[in-house]
Amino acid sequence: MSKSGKPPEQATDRLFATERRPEDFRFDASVARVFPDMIRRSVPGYTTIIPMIEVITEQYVQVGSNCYDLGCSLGASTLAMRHGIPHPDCTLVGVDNSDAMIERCEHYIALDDSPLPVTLRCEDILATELTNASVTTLNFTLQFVPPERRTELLTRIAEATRPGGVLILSEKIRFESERDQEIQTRLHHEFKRANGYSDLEISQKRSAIEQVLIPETLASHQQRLQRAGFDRVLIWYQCFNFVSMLAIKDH
Ligand SMILES: Nc1ncnc2c1ncn2[C@@H]1O[C@H](C[S@+](CC[C@H]([NH3+])C(=O)[O-])CC(=O)[O-])[C@@H](O)[C@H]1O
Ligand SMILES: O=C(O)C(=O)Cc1ccccc1
Repeated sequence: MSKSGKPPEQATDRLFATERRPEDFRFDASVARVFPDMIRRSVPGYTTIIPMIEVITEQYVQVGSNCYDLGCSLGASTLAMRHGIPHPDCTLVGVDNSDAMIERCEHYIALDDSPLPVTLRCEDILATELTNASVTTLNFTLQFVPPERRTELLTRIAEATRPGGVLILSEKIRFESERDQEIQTRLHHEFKRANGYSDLEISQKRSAIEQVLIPETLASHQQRLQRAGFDRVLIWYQCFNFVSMLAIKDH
């Protein structure tokens, strides 16, 4: 334990365990309190993707550049980036528009003893300033941005990215084929069940995120990234309907 005190109290996710009135999912204080447990038990591959963000960051970070974690939540991806940045002259910025997330994120950043300073901004990623970027991460955040604003955001990221820089984009995806969609959704739900979620929790959460988390196909993501100004798009991870891409801006 570091000198900065106790970690924020973390709880098991039981938010959807009892019958609730239907309401859209929001990143409020009750979600922030259970978030590490929720995301680990809900997103297949999350616990693999986080340490790989460190590896990818280390490979693409450039001297004197800015690194951004957009939709940083409690800072899991931010800390992975921090550990992958060997240059003391880089700036690492985490952005999230949920006060509850940013408030807790500050504690996690303080508990981590890596020396690189981290700036946290409680801002909309659609409005936050982006410049001189080498590595930018959108780890399961773009899916919450209204689809009609996604091109504008990715174009701003690509324009802010230096030659040789990258965007790490992780998303829940949907499948063109109805049958594939059905199979992958069932496997995702089985993953949740294996992690202790009940049928009621799975179905209530599913309704709560339906209008808020809008998945798109892999083809749409790849085309949009290229139109936005990235030269190469690689899929470096997939588990069921959860994918992580590496979009590279060539020299
Ligand atoms: N327009 C927006 N502006 C700012 N923040 C936003 C916006 N829309 C959503 N968010 C924020 O994006 C985060 C998405 S969670 C990211 C996990 C993290 N990256 C992790 O690696 O642990 C993914 C998930 O819950 O599936 C939430 O904290 C929102 O408040
Ligand atoms: O829980 C789900 O079904 C998901 O698709 C992932 C998720 C994780 C955390 C918040 C919202 C959605």
